[in-house]
Amino acid sequence: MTIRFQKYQGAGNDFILIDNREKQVQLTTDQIAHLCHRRFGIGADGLMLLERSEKSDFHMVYFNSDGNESTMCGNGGRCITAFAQRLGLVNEKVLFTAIDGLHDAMLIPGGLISLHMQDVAEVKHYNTHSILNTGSPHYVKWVSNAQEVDVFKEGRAIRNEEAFQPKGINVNFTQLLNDGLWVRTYERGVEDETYSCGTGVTAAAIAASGPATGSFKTAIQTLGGVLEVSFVKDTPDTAREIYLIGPAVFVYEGTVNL
Ligand SMILES: N[C@@H](CCC[C@H](N)C(=O)O)C(=O)O
Repeated sequence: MTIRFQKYQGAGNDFILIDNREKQVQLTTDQIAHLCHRRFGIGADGLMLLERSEKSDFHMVYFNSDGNESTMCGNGGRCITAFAQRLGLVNEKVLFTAIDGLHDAMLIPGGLISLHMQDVAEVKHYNTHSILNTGSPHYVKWVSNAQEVDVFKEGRAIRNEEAFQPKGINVNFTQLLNDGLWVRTYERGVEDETYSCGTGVTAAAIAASGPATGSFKTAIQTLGGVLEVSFVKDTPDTAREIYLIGPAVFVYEGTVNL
């Protein structure tokens, strides 16, 4: 089977994109893991299928690089928006469905894409960390120097803690800066540090606002570049009007044989 794909990256979080509107591509877990493998395949943190939707412009199906379908991917949501625009399916304003519901996205000046995320219903705060779901589950661990953390070792240990099984959790090592945050993420399903995680930086920004209410806009430094998250809090532990803003860059296109 020959598959046409395009490769995108959003702040260094990279994805294989496949147009599956005709439902001609049916991939097994092993095949997806193979395509995402950085030595034997194309190489990516995840793979997305763009499928038809009755309610919106398209439906996003997201798989982690281990080949398993997973929950929402924020950087992926921006990249599939750019993919749909490049395919000529949509203009600047886009409406799509994903596993967590409806999302609208927009191309904004400077070539960035703004993605509307689902509301956050609850933030749990602990002494050393916070836990919340921004479409995917996130553990936000407060650190004094993000650049010194052994993200693979410490992230993997938290991700595998008994309390988070069987689904696991993504772990964001978050340093408060004077003008924003530094975040490094260990992603479940990739089972490694990625260059950035959209739902992860969203979780970090909301958790970092603490008990304050009001409107917030946070710049987040990651290994793959800068992302911005804006949101509104009516109560200390909920958030709405959440937007993830950042790049979604076409890398190359090609075909691969399976
Ligand atoms: N990189 C993504 C998150 C992808 C999903 C995550 N690995 C999970 O399984 O929860 C993002 O940008 O949000």
